[in-house]
Amino acid sequence: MADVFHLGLSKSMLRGATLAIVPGDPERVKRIAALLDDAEFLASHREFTSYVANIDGKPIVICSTGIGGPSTSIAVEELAQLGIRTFLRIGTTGAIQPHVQVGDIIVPQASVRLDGASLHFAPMEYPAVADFGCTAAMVAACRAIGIEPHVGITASSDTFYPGQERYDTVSGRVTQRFAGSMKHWQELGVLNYEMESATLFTMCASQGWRAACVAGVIVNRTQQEIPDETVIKATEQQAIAIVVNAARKLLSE
Ligand SMILES: O=P(O)(O)O[C@H]1O[C@H](CO)[C@@H](O)[C@H]1O
Ligand SMILES: O=c1cc[nH]c(=O)[nH]1
Repeated sequence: MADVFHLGLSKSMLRGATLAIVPGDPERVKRIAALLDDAEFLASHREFTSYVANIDGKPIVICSTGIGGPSTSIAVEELAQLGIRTFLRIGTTGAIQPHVQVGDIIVPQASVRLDGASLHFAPMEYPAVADFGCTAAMVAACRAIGIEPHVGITASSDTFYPGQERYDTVSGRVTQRFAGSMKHWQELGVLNYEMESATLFTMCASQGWRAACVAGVIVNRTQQEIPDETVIKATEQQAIAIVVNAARKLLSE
């Protein structure tokens, strides 16, 4: 029987793991597990697909979060109930600065809290900040394969459309709060949009858990709206290699 409500997992299934890689997309879980040793499929419920595996003989869990803060908060909370204390997100993202290229890698230090779920963990004054050591491991993992990541601030939104200032195609409108918001974030030096890091960083920082994120740029909003499928796959694969190497480094400490 499972020990937690949604993930279909029990503590005995996790080989004593304390570190998890948490992609958004369930399909990505298998691709990450394929790079690890002794990978074993555990469960698939709703948006939550999980594997357990080893890196250099140390156990690691891979579990998808689905899209957005609410489902991310469930995955992270239930993984924490099972003993996980370090969470490494690997995702895709849309850049908003002209100098960030499609195919580039972003490692956020902190996130603008355009979500709602993070408010269920800490008030708005509290920063959605990544763990320094895990973020340094992500940056080192990038440099180890010759990639210089963009390290900075991400805007993390509950919605893909209005929250990232995509205008409704029927009405042509976006609510007042978000009209002109992309330009404002650009002026404030924000690098990109994604949808989970604000919740992940806030809930982990406020509960003494560690979290970091790596994101592959699949679109640049100053140039195009629809990503190329082959670019998505190649960029994801690079970000997967980085998160696996960051996990390896953290597990060896
Ligand atoms: O590729 P993933 O991890 O899902 O991340 C990004 O892609 C989804 C939107 O298309 C959101 O989850 C966003 O954060
Ligand atoms: O533009 C984008 C691309 C990926 N993910 C997002 O959340 N936004």
